[in-house]
Amino acid sequence: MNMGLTGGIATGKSTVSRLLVERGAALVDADRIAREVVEPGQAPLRRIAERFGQAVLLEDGTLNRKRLGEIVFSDPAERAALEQITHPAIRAVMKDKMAAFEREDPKRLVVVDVPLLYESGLEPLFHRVMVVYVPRELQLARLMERDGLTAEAASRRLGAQMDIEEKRRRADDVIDNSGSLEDTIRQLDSFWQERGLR
Ligand SMILES: CC(C)(COP(=O)(O)OP(=O)(O)OC[C@H]1O[C@@H](n2cnc3c(N)ncnc32)[C@H](O)[C@@H]1O)[C@@H](O)C(=O)NCCC(=O)NCCS
Ligand SMILES: Nc1ncnc2c1ncn2[C@@H]1O[C@H](COP(=O)(O)OP(=O)(O)OP(=O)(O)O)[C@@H](O)[C@H]1O
Repeated sequence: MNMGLTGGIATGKSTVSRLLVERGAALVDADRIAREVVEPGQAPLRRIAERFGQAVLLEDGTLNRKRLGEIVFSDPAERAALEQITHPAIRAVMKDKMAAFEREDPKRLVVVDVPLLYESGLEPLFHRVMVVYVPRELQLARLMERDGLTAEAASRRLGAQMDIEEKRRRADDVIDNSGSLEDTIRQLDSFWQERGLR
């Protein structure tokens, strides 16, 4: 069985995916794939430099993520241009990795952490979708704290994504990560048992 894992930025997807892996799940991480497809030598990085200019590269030829983030999170058209370059490559690698895990052990839960699952309409790829939820104010506070962003910059990133309440409504399973880590662990243990996973 596979399961899409999503939520908003900084709601706790990495935290939850780590807990699922500890219980035996296999993990495919779209954020990580997104980094791999823009490594030097990969076609998407070349196309990004052509579209956004050499200023989005660092001296060693790697992507200046901070600079590109400032551009795309303040302008939806620029963001769409970046997604047009990177998303097809991310999706292809993601599907390959999922298929490889499913072939290897069809009974194992394959968790696919995809921040933009709903925004990109990827529900049909998954048997079920789990949303990691925290209320918007807490999401903003954790994002500012973790990434050292101002309230304004953090709000802009939230504004680039579907509202977390809407994601919660669409989910098959919801993990509420607004309490303590122990609280979240309890919810995952129930999920694991109810679904008879091993
Ligand atoms: C713009 C980039 C360079 C900024 O890099 P940075 O290191 O600051 O952020 P990082 O990649 O760790 O992403 C952090 C979070 O931002 C959010 N985010 C990233 N890209 C987007 C996007 N296009 N739209 C909305 N939210 C996004 C996600 O919640 C993600 O988990 C980078 O996010 C990127 O290449 N984005 C395009 C690819 C993509 O869509 N990735 C996310 C889904 S797979
Ligand atoms: N239950 C919790 N209590 C307190 N802090 C938490 C809890 N869960 C996660 N955090 C913190 O909140 C921040 C965001 O969590 P995490 O990095 O797991 O989110 P994410 O959804 O994977 O983020 P991104 O969308 O950027 O990949 C981190 O700094 C993490 O340590």
